[in-house]
Amino acid sequence: MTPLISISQLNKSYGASNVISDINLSVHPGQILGLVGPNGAGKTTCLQAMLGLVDYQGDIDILGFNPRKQREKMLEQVAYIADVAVLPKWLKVHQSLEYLAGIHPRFNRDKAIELLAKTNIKLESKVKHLSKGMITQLHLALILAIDAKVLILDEPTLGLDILTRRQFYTHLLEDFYNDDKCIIVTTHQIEEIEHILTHVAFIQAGKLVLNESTDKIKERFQLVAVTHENVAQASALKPLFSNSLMGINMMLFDNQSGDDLQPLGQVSVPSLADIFVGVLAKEAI
Ligand SMILES: Nc1ncnc2c1ncn2[C@@H]1O[C@H](COP(=O)(O)OP(=O)(O)OP(=O)(O)O)[C@@H](O)[C@H]1O
Repeated sequence: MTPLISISQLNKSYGASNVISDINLSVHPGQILGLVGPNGAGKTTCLQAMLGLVDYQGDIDILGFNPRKQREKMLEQVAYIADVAVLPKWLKVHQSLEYLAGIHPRFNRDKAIELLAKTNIKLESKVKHLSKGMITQLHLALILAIDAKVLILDEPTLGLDILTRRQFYTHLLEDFYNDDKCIIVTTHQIEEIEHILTHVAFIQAGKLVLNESTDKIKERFQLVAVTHENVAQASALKPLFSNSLMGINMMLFDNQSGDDLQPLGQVSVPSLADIFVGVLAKEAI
């Protein structure tokens, strides 16, 4: 299957500092990829390079387009939500729909109205009278109403309350996603999106330190509540991290056989947040 996004040997520096180093990444139709990393890891820079907003070294191919050289054509099929929503304050909501309908060939005005009907936003309201969260919701409705093959979301739910954040991801699956499309999403609230991700890429200091399907990740990593008498034996198996809480030692293992782990304590599937902490701690050594 041809990937929708293909990135090879991506490098980006600002002055003397290299903020992206040798990133290789492919995203296929049907994939929802979470790009996860600590502050300053290079997530936004990576997305900006993919959108042709900054120059870079290496190759990026999105739907057969070069983001720097064919940006306009590419953006007909790529929708993007930046972490800062910028809509003019004087604009009325219905005017924003008309504006987008005028400039974007794949914008579906009826779909945007349908999405807005699920919020408290009135078509007659001015942007300056909407709350911060409502502005973000409006922005999301506009973007989700674009029939794009590739959707790039940079911290899309920043500033939204927990209910609205959950609604957003539900709408994303119900109203946007299908097997022909792909989504890349960055967020710090990994626990809120892990159930929708098909793939995860961890980025640290500009490098990809893990790039796997969520199915593989669940096979690969195991969390063990190690009983007191087995701590020394478990530590010898070199866990990615070990955390002692109320007398229970939680240890995270990568690629360790179940036969070795079962006798040490109760084995469970770790959350992506646990794996993130473990992988980053290992890389930092
Ligand atoms: N225009 C710029 N000029 C110089 N350095 C920059 C510029 N933009 C980003 N950087 C640097 O590049 C690095 C990566 O920044 P980036 O915004 O991509 O990180 P991020 O992973 O998105 O972080 P966060 O989660 O905090 O949003 C940081 O060290 C940042 O200071």
